[in-house]
Amino acid sequence: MVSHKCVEEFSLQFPANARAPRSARKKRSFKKEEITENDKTCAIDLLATVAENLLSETGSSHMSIDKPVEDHCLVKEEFPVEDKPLKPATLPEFNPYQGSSMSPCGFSSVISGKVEIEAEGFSHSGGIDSCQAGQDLKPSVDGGAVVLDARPNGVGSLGGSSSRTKVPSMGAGVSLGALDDVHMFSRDDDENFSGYICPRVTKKSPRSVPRVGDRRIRKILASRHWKGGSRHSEAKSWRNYYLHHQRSYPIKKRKYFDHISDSVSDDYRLRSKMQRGSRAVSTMKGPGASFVSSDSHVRLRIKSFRVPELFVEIPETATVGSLKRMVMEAVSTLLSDGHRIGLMVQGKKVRDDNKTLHQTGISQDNTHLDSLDFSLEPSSEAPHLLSSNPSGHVCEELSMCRTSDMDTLFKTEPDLALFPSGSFDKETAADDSKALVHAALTELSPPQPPRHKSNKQQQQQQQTAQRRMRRPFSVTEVEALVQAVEKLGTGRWRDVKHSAFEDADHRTYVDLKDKWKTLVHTAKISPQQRRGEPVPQELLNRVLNAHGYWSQQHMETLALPKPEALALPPRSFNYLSRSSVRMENLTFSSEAGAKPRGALIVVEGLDRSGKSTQCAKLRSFLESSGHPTELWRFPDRETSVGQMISAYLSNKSQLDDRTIHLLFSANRWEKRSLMEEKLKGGTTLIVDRYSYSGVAFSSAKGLGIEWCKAPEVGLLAPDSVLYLDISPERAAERGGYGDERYERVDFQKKVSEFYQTLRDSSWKIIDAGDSMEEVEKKIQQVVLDKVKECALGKSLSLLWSS
Ligand SMILES: Nc1ncnc2c1ncn2[C@@H]1O[C@H](COP(=O)(O)OP(=O)(O)O)[C@@H](O)[C@H]1O
Ligand SMILES: Cc1cn([C@H]2C[C@H](O)[C@@H](COP(=O)(O)OP(=O)(O)O)O2)c(=O)[nH]c1=O
Repeated sequence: MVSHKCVEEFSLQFPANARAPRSARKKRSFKKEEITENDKTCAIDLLATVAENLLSETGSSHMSIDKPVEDHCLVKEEFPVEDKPLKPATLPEFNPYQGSSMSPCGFSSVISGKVEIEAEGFSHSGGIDSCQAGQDLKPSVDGGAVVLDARPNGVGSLGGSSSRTKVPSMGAGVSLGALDDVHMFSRDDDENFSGYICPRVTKKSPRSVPRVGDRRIRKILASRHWKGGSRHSEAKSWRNYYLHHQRSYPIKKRKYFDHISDSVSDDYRLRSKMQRGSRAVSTMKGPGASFVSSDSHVRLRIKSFRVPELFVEIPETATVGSLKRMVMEAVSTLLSDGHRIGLMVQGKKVRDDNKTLHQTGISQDNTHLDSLDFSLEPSSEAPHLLSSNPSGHVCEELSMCRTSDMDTLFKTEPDLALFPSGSFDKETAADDSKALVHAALTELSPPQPPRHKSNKQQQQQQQTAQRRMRRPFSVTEVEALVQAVEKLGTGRWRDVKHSAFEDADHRTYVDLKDKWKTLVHTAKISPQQRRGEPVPQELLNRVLNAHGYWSQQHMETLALPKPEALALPPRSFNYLSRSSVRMENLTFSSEAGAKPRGALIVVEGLDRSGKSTQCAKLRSFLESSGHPTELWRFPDRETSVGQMISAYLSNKSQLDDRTIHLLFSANRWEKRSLMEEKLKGGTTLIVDRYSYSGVAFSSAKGLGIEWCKAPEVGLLAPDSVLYLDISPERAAERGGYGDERYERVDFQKKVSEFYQTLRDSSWKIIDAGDSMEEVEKKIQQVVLDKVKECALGKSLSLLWSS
């Protein structure tokens, strides 16, 4: 192994043009894939050995090499020395940030104090001294080791891992002029370059990109480095510096020399000053330019930056080109608004900028440096807002969204209503390093030249961002919105705004329109699918009603052909873009053009209240109006279960109260799937008695109401319950009373009480004491509205499911 002693003293000068041709370097047989840890170590040894060779050949009196001979042999066997001159490489012309507000200088040039940072990937000049450092490096070296990694594009393509530089003697001092063969080690790390360059760097040389995974090597080097630095002269320090970086990071030497060449002369002249016990690393202009410390070095390699997440929404009909432009616009806007750097160590955000790296856990002893993360964060507290529609054609807007996925740069969500909506606030946004993008477009303008936003524009944009910052609608606001829409309809959003949200400056009429659309969607999906602030089901029902009603009105306004007397949409008419049948745990959806579903109408009441009479009349009415309708009744006495029930009711058999209750329930369950099928097929079902009878009658016998309801849970919930309200006494006056088991006034009274308990908003109470015609008329109106609503997409839900 090469010890630090072998490279203790060294001083050198390089000519500006001493470069190996890239082609020559690439011909080296030593490939990156073949590099193992041992190889890397060998490479270090190699460099040291080469340096030793050089020094030996020059006979420099400054050298005092303690390198054992055996290392020479090893190096020479594996990497035979060639004698090929190094030439400056040419810079590729590609600059991904040309024309944008982003600096072409990458973070690869960041060096702060003694912390050397190499970065690849996302780069931006805003607030980053590093770029400046990379471009304006001043070797204000107080102590010795200087590391600079300005990254010229293409430098990463160092196919050869070993190259040899012929360095002529230039100037006074200990010259490398006689050191003919500088055997340089470099590692091909092309995949780690992403083109963030400082264009002013025009000279190329082999370089290697240190990996965090190379810490072991670096530590060895660092420790040797410091040891050497503490004992030797200025000349020694430079020799140390040179070999240190030649061994592991030849590009750093080259960059540094490049700079000197530009700023001083064609000579690569290094000057350093030795400080006992410490070395300075300075690559930055400004206050920190001459940072001197005796701390350990930490070398961090920033492979990429994470940028805040952006959301964009774009119509399916937009072109891919439009999408790309929109994304470009989003990125440019975000970056041009300024941002800062966020740091995460092992997944934990480091907020305190005053902590030392060591306190933060960033030290050369830390074996978890791989878990460092740098991110770009919005510099302002307010979340970023972007309108990606330069044409101003705003047809639809989105609410701002956030996600918890840090790794995704752009993400699309097909359904805005499914976004979490309730938990967002500015602080959270900043903390999570998210950018909030309010994308508003359905039409995209054609490609436009890059726009440089003025301060005023940016200010306006930020104001808009603040205005658009998501503020979830409260239940009160939703109620006000529903009420206004019920009254004014779904086409008069300015009126809705003025009537119900006059004082709410942050709610534009477009916001109201969007919220309404979200509410309609939410009302149609199952509760499990709903996200964000919960909206009471009652309000959602009203949303659906109003939506159905105003949709129908709108259709009539358009003078569309009315299918039948009831003006229901014809089967072939794609008015319904999507009708869904909502179940408790699943949503059945039928696409445009599917049959409108039928309504489930239940008629309840005491015995002899007139249910059978009215059900028959209603069926005739609906059928004569063009609605497929069937009349069902429970108990269905035709099934085997129904026959057992019938026998029980007519006192021909005796059954336990719970048993007969469950038989009634089973009688309904055996018809459930057929019921669903009929409804989905568009048939309206009028059902004479249903689960409410089952619970009311069994409860009247003394069974617990919840126990009685339990077996009914999961049956289809009626769209409407018509309760024919009559007193038991009056019902008893009607003919035929007294033939069956429950036809007793006292018992019917109890049943009546439990019916009261079961009532909910879906019930319509009809005075059954009125004449048959009056009752019939009232029922018709209620049922008509309900049948329309179901035809327009009202969801089908489950009974007694929360
Ligand atoms: N509104 C009404 N006014 C007077 N009699 C009625 C009325 N509705 C029904 N009836 C009569 O009451 C009796 C019971 O009616 P029905 O429809 O069989 O009741 P249910 O099915 O509720 O037991 C029938 O003789 C019917 O003609
Ligand atoms: C549907 C159902 C009805 N019943 C009772 C109510 C009735 O008294 C009886 C059968 O009702 P039904 O044949 O409809 O009689 P009516 O026409 O007089 O209303 O069964 C239950 O006890 N549980 C049930 O689940």
